[in-house]
Amino acid sequence: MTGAPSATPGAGDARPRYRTQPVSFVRRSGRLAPRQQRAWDAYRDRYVVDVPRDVARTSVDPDHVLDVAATFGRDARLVVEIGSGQGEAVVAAAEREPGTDFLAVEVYAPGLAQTVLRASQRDLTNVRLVQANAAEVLATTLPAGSVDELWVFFPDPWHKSRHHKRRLVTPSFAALAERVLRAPGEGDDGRPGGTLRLATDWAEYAEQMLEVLDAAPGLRNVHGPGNAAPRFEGRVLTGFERKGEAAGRVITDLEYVRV
Ligand SMILES: C[S@@+](CC[C@H](N)C(=O)[O-])C[C@H]1O[C@@H](n2cnc3c(N)ncnc32)[C@H](O)[C@@H]1O
Repeated sequence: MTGAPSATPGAGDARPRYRTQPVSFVRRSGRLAPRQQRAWDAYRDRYVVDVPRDVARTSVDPDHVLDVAATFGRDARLVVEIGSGQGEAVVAAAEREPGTDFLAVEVYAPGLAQTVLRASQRDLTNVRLVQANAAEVLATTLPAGSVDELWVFFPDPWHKSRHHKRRLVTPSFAALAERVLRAPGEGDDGRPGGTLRLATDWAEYAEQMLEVLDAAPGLRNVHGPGNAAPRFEGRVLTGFERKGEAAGRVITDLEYVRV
């Protein structure tokens, strides 16, 4: 893996521009395998949401707000997965729950193409993908309160301490999660707020997640402060998790609700 966040033209602009902050990913080769390329060419228009860009290929124009109902052609529960990788979790969940809409946010082109391939093989109608930096999508693209569940499974741990600033789950991420998750209903509509689910195979990152998210005023740890959640049964075993287990790492799940 090589590369670094690009310099940000227009950094003096008053609009939020996340390229002024370290990003949680690096640019990797975007080469698609032949079957990924074929799926991408055939089904890109069906599954990939075109978002207007800002300064970089993975940035989004902060003035653009996604019309979620128009994107899926209906009003339904919305689950957003950040860093969906090869799409194993999001596609399995979408197949299992046809009444829910799933938006996968990922920067890595071969992962997106693999997700398109999986979704098209199952002829799914309730999955869409956005190729963008998730922090920006949470900050401006998704309408506030539009998300029923937000998933972050195995975000890059950035295990060297000099790279910790690149980690996705920080206090500013917590504020973005609070922004997009549905607030609890009031009065007769006393529905609980939206849910944030995370998983990691990096014990020290799990501690950081607990510390940061337990302190977030708009989130409540469903299992009590400092406590992990049982394994989320809606999360299929991905290749990434399998590798973590094979290396002897313990998997930690976390679950928060918007309050
Ligand atoms: C370690 S992988 C895990 C993938 C998948 N969730 C799984 O469990 O197999 C982390 C993924 O997050 C993506 N990612 C990292 N930072 C991101 C960001 N800011 N926006 C969107 N995707 C991001 C990476 O490209 C990578 O595919």
